[in-house]
Amino acid sequence: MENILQISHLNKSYNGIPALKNVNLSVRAGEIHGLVGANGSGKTTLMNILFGQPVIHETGGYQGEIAFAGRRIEFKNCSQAISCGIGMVHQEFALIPDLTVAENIKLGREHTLAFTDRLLGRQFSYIDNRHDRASSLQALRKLGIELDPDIKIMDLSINLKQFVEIAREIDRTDLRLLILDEPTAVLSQDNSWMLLEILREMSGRGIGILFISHRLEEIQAVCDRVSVLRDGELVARYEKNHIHINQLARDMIGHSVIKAAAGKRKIEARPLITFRKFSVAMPGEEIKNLDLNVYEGEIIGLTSLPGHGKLALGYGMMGLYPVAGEVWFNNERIVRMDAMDNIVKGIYALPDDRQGLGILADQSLENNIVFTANQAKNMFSRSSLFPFLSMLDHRRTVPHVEKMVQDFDIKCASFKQKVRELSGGNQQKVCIARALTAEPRLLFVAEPTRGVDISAREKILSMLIEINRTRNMTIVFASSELDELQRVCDRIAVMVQGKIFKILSPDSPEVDFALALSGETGMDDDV
Ligand SMILES: Nc1ncnc2c1ncn2[C@@H]1O[C@H](COP(=O)(O)OP(=O)(O)OP(=O)(O)O)[C@@H](O)[C@H]1O
Repeated sequence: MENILQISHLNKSYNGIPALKNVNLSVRAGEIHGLVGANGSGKTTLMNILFGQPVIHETGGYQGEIAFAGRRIEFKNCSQAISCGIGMVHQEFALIPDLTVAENIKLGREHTLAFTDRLLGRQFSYIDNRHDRASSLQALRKLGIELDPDIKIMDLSINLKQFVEIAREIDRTDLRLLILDEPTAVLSQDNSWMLLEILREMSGRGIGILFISHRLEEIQAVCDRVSVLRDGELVARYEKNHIHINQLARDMIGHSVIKAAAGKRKIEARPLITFRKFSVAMPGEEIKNLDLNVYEGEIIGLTSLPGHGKLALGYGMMGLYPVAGEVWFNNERIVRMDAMDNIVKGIYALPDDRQGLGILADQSLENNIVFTANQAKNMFSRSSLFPFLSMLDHRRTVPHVEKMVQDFDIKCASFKQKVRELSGGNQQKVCIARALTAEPRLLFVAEPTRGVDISAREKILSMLIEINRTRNMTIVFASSELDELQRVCDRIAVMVQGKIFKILSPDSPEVDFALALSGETGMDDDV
């Protein structure tokens, strides 16, 4: 097979700090080439260079040579890459919030009416909305998704946005190279496998695919070759039959990973928070009349198929969508849902959309970690006669931030570095560090390991278990990763159509979870 992409001696630095060091990599036409590496190892930087993302030139460009279909290229913007037949599914979505699903999928490739084409010319012609809606629906259905093409992107949950981003690329007919930066991080297992099937089918048509994922089992299942990046250097490459997950993990991290697991225990049924007929009007992820008791000191898992409500509980507690019904916390009714009021009460909700809601992108790492704890509880301020003049006490923030950076292995140039400049996985870790810093009594956390590497994933899970055990922090852990919930939780609530369908013990057989997720009653007894 000929090489569609050839990268030679690629180097890239940000403010003098190397992110890619002498990288040589090729992708053949019709090949699925995996790219793996720990958080901050340079994967997104490489993709951004290939796709002509402006951030690369804004930060001083790169050195080295890239050839695409035999021609040397140096894209200054994404349109140049697109017009050559390169597509990209971004880790941080590149969708226009104000436009609809169909408008985003067809953007720049709208079908126009033949009649007005002839009359006005293609440039001024009318868009054939019926055609565009139908072909958008078709692309989404390939992914197993039924979604109203007229919904605006801003009203979609993060996993539905991911579907739209992928559908936009698979709808293209001129693709020669498709780059996917962690496309499955927000998808359910079923949807991920569906996507992998589509990638196989696309590669069968001669399209080269460069596929980044932290889910090594996907890499093993679908890739013809895989390259491993470590600290910006390509340290290993394997052919299909020689791809082994443990070896990849060792190449990425430099050591083996120990899986986190909490021991089984009996939790007293003393409710800390009670939901009665609780509803959250979050589009695409609605909760309807949910009844649930969360017991003091437990870790309770929430899982569901996409769109069945597991993510909405945290958003509801932040007051981000209209809620109805009753919530009782510590025997007191919460009358008004407000994120800051709740944090002061001891309830912290960490949503899955951390890009949109979790980080203060232009603030330093230090400010991000201590901000909420300080706002709500004044935990890091210097004492002052005039509270409005009080400033951060760096003698207290620095050791705390140091510990968090160490505990979560956050890769950063300094504590003053803007969070925007951290890699996606490291931004995730900052959000979790911020939540833990506020020392809530009750933590709602959604998809905490999304986008983090295998080593960080285990660190985050261990950290949740540790704070639960040592500080008696009650945790509501919403996730699509059943394996993680089973290792960490005391009980796992399965939601179907916005309600609790069944509460299972973590060691219930897989089949009971599968049945419950699809709304079928199995033989297993509830917890
Ligand atoms: N705009 C930027 N300014 C400064 N440094 C940056 C910028 N973008 C990335 N970096 C740094 O470059 C390094 C590589 O980051 P990159 O996002 O490419 O990693 P990654 O392998 O994609 O990580 P992840 O798996 O977490 O997404 C990191 O140390 C990151 O902090």
